[in-house]
Amino acid sequence: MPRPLPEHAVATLLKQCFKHPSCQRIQQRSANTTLLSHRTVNTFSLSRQRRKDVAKATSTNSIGRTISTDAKSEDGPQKIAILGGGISGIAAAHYISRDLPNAEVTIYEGSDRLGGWMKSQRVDVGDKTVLFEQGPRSLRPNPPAGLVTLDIINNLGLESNLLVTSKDSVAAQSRFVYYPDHLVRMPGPGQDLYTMLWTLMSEPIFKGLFKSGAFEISRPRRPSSLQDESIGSFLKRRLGSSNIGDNIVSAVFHGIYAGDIHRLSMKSLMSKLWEWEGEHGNLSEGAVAAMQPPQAHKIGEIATRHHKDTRLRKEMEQRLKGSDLAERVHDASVYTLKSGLEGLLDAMVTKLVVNGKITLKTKAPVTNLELASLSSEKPIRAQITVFSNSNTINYDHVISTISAVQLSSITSNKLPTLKDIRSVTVMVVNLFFADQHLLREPGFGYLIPQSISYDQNPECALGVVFDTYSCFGQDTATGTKITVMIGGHWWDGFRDDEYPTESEGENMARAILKRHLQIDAAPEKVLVGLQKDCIPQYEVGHEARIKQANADLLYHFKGKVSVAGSSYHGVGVNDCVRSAYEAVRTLKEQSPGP
Ligand SMILES: C=Cc1c2[nH]c(c1C)Cc1[nH]c(c(CCC(=O)O)c1C)Cc1[nH]c(c(C)c1CCC(=O)O)Cc1[nH]c(c(C)c1C=C)C2
Repeated sequence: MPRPLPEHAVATLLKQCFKHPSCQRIQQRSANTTLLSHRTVNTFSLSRQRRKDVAKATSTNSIGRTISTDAKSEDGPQKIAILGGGISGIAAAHYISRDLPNAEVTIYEGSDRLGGWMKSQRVDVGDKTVLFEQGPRSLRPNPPAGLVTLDIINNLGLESNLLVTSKDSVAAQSRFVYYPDHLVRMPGPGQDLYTMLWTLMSEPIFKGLFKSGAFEISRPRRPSSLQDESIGSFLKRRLGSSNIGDNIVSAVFHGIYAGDIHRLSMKSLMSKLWEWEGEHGNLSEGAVAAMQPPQAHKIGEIATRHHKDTRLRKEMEQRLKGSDLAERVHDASVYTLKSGLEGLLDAMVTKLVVNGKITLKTKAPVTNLELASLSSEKPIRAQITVFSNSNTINYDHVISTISAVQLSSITSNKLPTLKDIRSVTVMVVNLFFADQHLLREPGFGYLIPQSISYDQNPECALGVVFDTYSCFGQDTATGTKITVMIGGHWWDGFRDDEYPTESEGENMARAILKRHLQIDAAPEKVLVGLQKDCIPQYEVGHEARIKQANADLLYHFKGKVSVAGSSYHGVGVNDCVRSAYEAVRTLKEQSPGP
């Protein structure tokens, strides 16, 4: 076996963090019925108000008398309830309408709007407009999960609405981390070797990198009793110092989870590196082995995961055959839609409504979920009773896309491990400035690591996105568009009255831009939103919690409740869509044929 270069482990780690963020996604997927999924159809875009109107018009009365509906009769249509009207719930409905066309679907959404965390808002700037994203803002086309979203886009005919940011773009090639008091461009594609080496040797952020890498191979393997640990602890143990974790890796995890690497799970979020150590004793040899052809001896969960990814990829490649989409996003680093990511959801809802196969209930939080009692007359089929707004209705199957904590709270302590999958809150501040030349260094934006000193970041900012460079084509106004993200794990334990108000949020964002980027101009437009509990945290022990919850779901709900969404196997939009697709696929496989 070729001997790995001493710094190989660290280089691989950095590559994983910066070049392949998808590797940080949870890939562990257990094989039973509690996993979700879905997909489907067609075009146009509904405005937020229009979507509310459509939802209202097609809702059944969600307040009022108690209805007790019979379970699916032996020959009747399958009745399915979806809890949650965000991307996962709507994607699940989309796939059901395509793959289980005879099913009757009801979506229960607790708030007065569909869309969940997807919030794209167009604002006027004089007689022009800019688009602000308050939630997820772009998608990666990476297989396998990225292909599921592309499949939906293909089915909806949205291809002409795509805006692609290529891998050669300045946004894809220039990513910065703020440390200790200035922007540092991360080494990567588009830079010459000399510049890269100079950055690595001269910037304090990389202090200890070579030494850590050199000795990684000789550090002891973790004890076999260690089932999981935090990312921070793993990196310190393997690299002999917390510098790389606190200065670089924590910044990357701010950009995805807005979370604390000293609480997030290594096993769940950097599963490859966790497995490398488990199998080879160190990361250096693990990285070399990973370059060899796949090992046939892989067993258990790793093999299952690999099999699931391969199956999904094949299915999606088959579906996308003949479409130009794959070609279109071939060189994409990320992509979005002209109308913002919420446009994807609008198009799915429109299609579902036009097809008339769905009942949408907004302002209809589900307050209880239980296995229906089997009457002696109809003892055959297990059903689930859904309680919402004083109604109780029985369904043949329920797909829950609400958060794990919410699901736990409506199931009478039957799924106790789910209540520990807490989420963090992020304040998103979108700013638009008339001056086009405010940003001195073009690029994606910058992330702020956990190690940054308080005097450089008293506002608890996590990162700043240079929207002007990261996405072209959504605005008609010209100027500079920037988004500042604040809070996340720094606000753990805050009560509702402790979060900043909108005007405080604006002032905090402007203070950050002034201190870090010397931008003192007054913005033309500002949009501030507090995204309460928006990103679930996969903390140490996450995988064990999910396993237990799967077992509890099977035991208490007899396989009639599946779950999808960001609480379980990945917080990204692609992960949510994948989870919806897989939930529906499982349901279809269990359903009697036509
Ligand atoms: C509300 C803020 C959010 C933060 N993270 C997410 C949201 C919705 C979720 C998220 N962000 C990213 C991923 C990875 C997706 C993937 O590509 O696989 C997820 C699940 C990456 C990301 N983070 C930011 C951007 C613009 C992107 C995507 C584009 C890219 O990687 O090029 C910016 C950003 N998001 C958050 C912060 C604090 C932040 C700071 C710059 C929190």
